[in-house]
Parts: sequence; structure tokens; C-alpha cells
Amino acid sequence: MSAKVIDGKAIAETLRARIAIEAAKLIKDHGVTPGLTVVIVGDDPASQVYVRSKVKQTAEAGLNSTEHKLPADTSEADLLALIAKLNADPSVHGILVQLPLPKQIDAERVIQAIDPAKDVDGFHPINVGRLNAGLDSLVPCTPQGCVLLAKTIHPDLTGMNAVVLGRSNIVGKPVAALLIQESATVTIAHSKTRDLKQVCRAADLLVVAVGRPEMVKGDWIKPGATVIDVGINRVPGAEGKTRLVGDVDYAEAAEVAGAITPVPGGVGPMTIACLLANTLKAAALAAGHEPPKF
Ligand SMILES: NC(=O)C1=CN([C@@H]2O[C@H](COP(=O)(O)OP(=O)(O)OC[C@H]3O[C@@H](n4cnc5c(N)ncnc54)[C@H](OP(=O)(O)O)[C@@H]3O)[C@@H](O)[C@H]2O)C=CC1
Ligand SMILES: Nc1nc(=O)c2c([nH]1)NC[C@@H]1CN(c3ccc(C(=O)N[C@@H](CCC(=O)O)C(=O)O)cc3)C=[N+]21
Repeated sequence: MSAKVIDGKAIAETLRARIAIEAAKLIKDHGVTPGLTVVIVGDDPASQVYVRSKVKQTAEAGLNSTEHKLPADTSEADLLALIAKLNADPSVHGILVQLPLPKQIDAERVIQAIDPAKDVDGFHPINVGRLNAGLDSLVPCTPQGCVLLAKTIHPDLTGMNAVVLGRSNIVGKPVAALLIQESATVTIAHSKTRDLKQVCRAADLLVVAVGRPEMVKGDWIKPGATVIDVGINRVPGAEGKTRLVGDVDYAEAAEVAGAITPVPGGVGPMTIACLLANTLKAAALAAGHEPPKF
């Protein structure tokens, strides 16, 4: 069997086009242009590439975007001062501080300093709590993208056996929270899980976010299952170049799964599209308007 490829790149493009329409409405009807600010500390080349594509896609959707590049040795106090300034700036509706941060900065303290209404990453404890309580919130982008992709195959996830491999605060846990919200039956697996392969094999929907290149093999997957691969791993490729692979062994998995997301071109592009959606939502709410639903 050969799995259906879930084209995250195309699905994200469609989503961005809808966001552009809604952003134009907000600008025309209410005079509000959604504004996203990305803060990046240090000069990690991978982060730079990623931030550049975020800034480009933000502009293409008609949103304002600004970027703050701070040196790698920036103090926590200086970063907190910048965040206080952005919190107070009415033209800034979304603030994203690129992670990971250099060692001298406590990421948790930085996340907690962001106004929850501008926390387009959905990492602030207020938004985490609201998501888990089933209240409206700004939802983390990558998990939102995972669920949107799963729903292109299964519009109704009710009662499905979903397994989330990984329990990080930025991916695994919020994916699980969203899937519970969708009435799936959710198992969260991690590095201490026993019989990991058997746990994964029970999944009708398998979401993998472990950060281990190609860890999930073909025989970990139930035939016909839907596989969402969140992993973004740069590994050595041909001729001294690097290539991007997921946390799932794609060649093997595609033989067994019913549907699968590729890397690149799967969850990654959806993350950025959902970031734009969150910025639009934050801007609409700040202006006292009903945010569009995507
Ligand atoms: N596409 C996108 O937009 C994004 C992609 N990513 C990618 O997703 C992946 C995961 O990211 P993130 O959640 O931040 O990673 P973390 O390293 O924070 O979390 C990894 C999780 O996987 C679990 N894990 C690690 N090794 C194993 C193992 N051998 N067996 C079982 N479980 C294991 C860990 O378990 P334990 O808790 O027990 O240690 C942990 O819960 C990475 O490849 C990252 O690059 C991340 C963010 C966005
Ligand atoms: N505060 C914060 N929020 C984040 O959401 C966040 C972060 N920090 N730090 C880093 C991770 C990683 N991440 C990605 C998003 C998109 C792609 C993406 O678009 N990837 C393309 C390929 C890109 C390439 O070729 O390198 C794809 O998968 O097709 C990748 C990775 C968001 N993250």
C-alpha cells in the first residue's frame, strides 16, 4: 500500500490566502492592520532562515511585521525591557520570541512576561491553562497545524485512537489537549513509555514529535493509520550537504500508513500559517471584533 501524502505546503497556502482575505477585511472595515513582531536573540543560522520565511509570509498576507535582532550576549533584563515595550505598543498584536534562547536567559520568565493577549505562540501559562480548560485561547501554532492536517483526512476525530509521541510543552502536550478537545481517545507516549512500538501500533492517528531523526519505523504503524510527522531534523546528506528529515522513517511508513505528512512540506508550513492566523485573531480581539475561524 502507498499512503496518501498530506500536502502541508498546499494546505498552508490555502489557509494563508484565507487569512489574507480576513486581514484585508479587518483593515478596510475597522482600520486595523494586524502586526506581528518576531524577536530573535543570537545568530543561529537555522533560526535566521526560519524567521526570514515568517517575515516574508506575514507581509504577503498583508500583515505588518517587524523583527528585533538582538546579539547573542543580550541580558535577560534587556530582553524583558523590550517585551515590556512591545506589550505597551498598540500596533503590535502578536509577539513571538524565537526559541531556544541563549543560556543566560530564562525562557520561562520571558514567556511569562509576554502579554497573554499578544502571545501568538500560545506558550504563556494563561493560554496553556485556558486551552486545557477548554476555554477560548491563543493555541500553539504547530499543534494547531497538526490537527488541521489530520482533519483533512478525518474531518471528525471523535472516538479515534490517537497516540502523541512526545510530551514537550510546545508540541506534544498541546497536541494532546487539542485532540481531547476533538473527542479523540488520546495516549501520550514519551521516553519512559514501555513497549513504545506496540503503543504506536495501536494508533489510528499517530502524531510524532520526538526530535529523533527517522525513529518511527514502518512496523510501528498500524496499516492504514494517519501519520503526522512534526520532526524537523537536519542530517548529513549527499555531497557534504545537509537534508531535512522527520522523526518518522518516511520511506518505510509510507508503505504502511493510509496517509502521511512529508518533511519538508508537512507540518512546518502549517506552523507559519497558524502563526498568521493567531496574529489576526489577536488583532481582531484587541480591536473588539469577533475573530474569524479557520
Ligand atoms: N514543524 C514545526 O513547526 C516544528 C517542529 N518541531 C520539531 O519537532 C520535534 C520535537 O520538538 P519538541 O517537542 O520541541 O522536542 P523536545 O525535545 O522538547 O521533546 C521531545 C519529546 O520526545 C520524547 N522523546 C525523546 N526521545 C525519545 C525516545 N527515544 N523515545 C520516546 N520518546 C522520546 C521526550 O520524552 P521525555 O519527555 O521523556 O524526555 C520528549 O517528550 C523536533 O524534531 C523539532 O525540531 C518543533 C517545533 C515546531
Ligand atoms: N517561539 C517559537 N515558536 C515556534 O513556533 C518555533 C520556535 N520558537 N523555534 C523553532 C521552532 C521550529 N519551527 C518551525 C516552523 C516552520 C518550519 C518550516 O516551515 N519548515 C519547512 C522547511 C524549512 C527548511 O527548509 O528549513 C518545512 O517543513 O517544509 C520549520 C520549523 C517553529 N518553531
